[in-house]
Amino acid sequence: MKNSLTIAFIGGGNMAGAMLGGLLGNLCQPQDLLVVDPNPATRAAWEEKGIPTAEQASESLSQYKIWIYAVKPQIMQQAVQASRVFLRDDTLVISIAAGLTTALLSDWLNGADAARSARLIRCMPNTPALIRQGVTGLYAVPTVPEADRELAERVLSSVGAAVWVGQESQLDAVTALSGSGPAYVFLFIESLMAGGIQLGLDQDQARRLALATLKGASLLAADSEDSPARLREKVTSPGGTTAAALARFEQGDFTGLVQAAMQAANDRAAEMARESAAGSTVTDTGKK
Ligand SMILES: NC(=O)C1=CN([C@@H]2O[C@H](COP(=O)(O)OP(=O)(O)OC[C@H]3O[C@@H](n4cnc5c(N)ncnc54)[C@H](OP(=O)(O)O)[C@@H]3O)[C@@H](O)[C@H]2O)C=CC1
Ligand SMILES: O=C(O)[C@@H]1CCC=N1
Repeated sequence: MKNSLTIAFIGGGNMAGAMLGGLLGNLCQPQDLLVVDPNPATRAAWEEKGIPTAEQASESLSQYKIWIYAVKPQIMQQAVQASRVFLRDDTLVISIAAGLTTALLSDWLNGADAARSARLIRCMPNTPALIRQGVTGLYAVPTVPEADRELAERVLSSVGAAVWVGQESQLDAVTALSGSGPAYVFLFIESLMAGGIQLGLDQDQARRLALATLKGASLLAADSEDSPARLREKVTSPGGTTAAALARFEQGDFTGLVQAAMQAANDRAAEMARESAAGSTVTDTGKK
């Protein structure tokens, strides 16, 4: 085992890329990291940053204290079963997959060695991790030692905020809020820009105004002692322009629409877990 904090990513796509971007030069140096990914273009991108890569799981994985599984949920069983033979007793395993439960992941990790209990933490990060402005929800199975919980929190805190949840099912809510949330915000930015252009602004003006508004309002809401509702009221002059716009939002049940969208994300996470459980086969290859 190497001495410094070492992390292997199994799956080096979008989310791993965002996390690696935030970790590099911060908590880790390139040589502390490993990316296992069958995609040659993905590996080439990480190699350009000086990060060692591998096409598939191999003995070298056992040198890394933390493994972060960052593959699509549909690929997870295959990725876990191809790598678990290299798992050490003190390896901290983190899954960032939406929906997949620790019960399912433990089954795949342990194979026939059912009595074994991996140090397993599930977390739900988001892509602003790339600029260290992410937020991650974390859940640890009860057997994970305190030192490993602290380690996971240190890693995820290095790319943004970290919020623990006490019940695993709450991770689906985290997914629906902050995991998928950046996409909702980007959609809102796109919508503001389209609205501004329709009203006569050019693309650049609309973009700058939309981004500065989102940033300024978010920072104000985070800094202020006023609630978001009170801050909204302070913008809304009676009989003014904001009141006219908000009435139109209300007519379209904006709040209800957001809640329904989040419910759909939450339900899809649970559904992905059911789909994976239905296709699950536990075939043992043992452990080293
Ligand atoms: N994107 C996001 O905002 C967030 C994603 N997540 C979770 O992160 C996980 C990854 O998502 P995302 O990064 O978007 O997905 P990507 O498809 O961008 O990345 C997954 C990577 O894994 C590679 N891969 C495929 N099979 C294997 C294998 N057997 N072993 C190792 N790597 C493999 C893929 O290669 P190839 O391209 O060739 O298939 C791809 O490069 C998902 O489980 C998702 O739920 C969590 C929070 C936020
Ligand atoms: O869309 C997805 O399934 C993943 C999980 C959260 C963000 N992206």
